Amino acid sequence: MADHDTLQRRGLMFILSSPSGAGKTTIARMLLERDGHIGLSVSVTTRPMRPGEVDGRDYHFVSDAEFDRMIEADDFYEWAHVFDHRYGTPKGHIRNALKEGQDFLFDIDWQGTQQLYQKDQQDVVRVFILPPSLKELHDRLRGRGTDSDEVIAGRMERARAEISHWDGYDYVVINDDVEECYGKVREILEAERMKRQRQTGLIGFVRGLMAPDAE
Ligand SMILES: Nc1nc2c(ncn2[C@@H]2O[C@H](COP(=O)(O)OP(=O)(O)O)[C@@H](O)[C@H]2O)c(=O)[nH]1
Ligand SMILES: Nc1ncnc2c1ncn2[C@@H]1O[C@H](COP(=O)(O)OP(=O)(O)O)[C@@H](O)[C@H]1O
Repeated sequence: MADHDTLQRRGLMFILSSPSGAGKTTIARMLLERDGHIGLSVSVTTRPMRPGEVDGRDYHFVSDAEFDRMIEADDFYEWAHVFDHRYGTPKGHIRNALKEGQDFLFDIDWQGTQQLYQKDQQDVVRVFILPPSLKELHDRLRGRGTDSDEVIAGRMERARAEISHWDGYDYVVINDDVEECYGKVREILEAERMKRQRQTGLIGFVRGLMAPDAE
């Protein structure tokens, strides 16, 4: 029989997806700064670096040849074509840290979400962020100031298709007011942690409470 009193829960794979510009990077950064316990899965991409991005912090920026090599070496949990580039979640150090109970945040699209969910349904939590309107989405993409008009037009064209995958998520949160959206995402994270704590660590505590000589 498993020793439930000392059983360590595995880390959560906490996924944030949204159409480009809806605010998932903003919410992810707030979670990383304010939660303090969750790590970030830094993806590998073949897309060019944007102004202000840092290699190794925002993404690992690699060439097509390097991405091919990583696929060959089975270095990815999942990877997908998004827009005109490839993006992938490297196994790297995350694999062992998850086993040891470290929670991780994944900023990945619906294709990656499906792949991770198929591999591990118990530890994956899927959150989809929606913009309040498509007009606001467009304004945010322009306001971010990181993409050309052509790139923005392409992302707007894809937005409807991406939104159509909202149904494949456990939670859907509208990002109108950023603090309110963050608050909801944070509550989801806490509730999912508690759910798993109930399945593992709390069992020992409850047994102690109920023991005949506990008073
Ligand atoms: N499947 C998959 N999608 C990813 C990964 N990393 C990023 N993405 C997605 O790729 C899309 C484009 O990301 P990015 O170029 O940073 O643009 P942004 O969404 O406008 O910030 C977003 O939907 C990301 O969630 C990954 O490792 N795997
Ligand atoms: N609730 C919000 N209200 C107004 N602007 C927002 C809100 N959330 C994010 N933004 C801004 O919108 C732009 C796109 O957000 P970002 O987090 O980069 O989106 P994504 O990662 O989904 O592409 C950024 O300039 C960000 O500061």
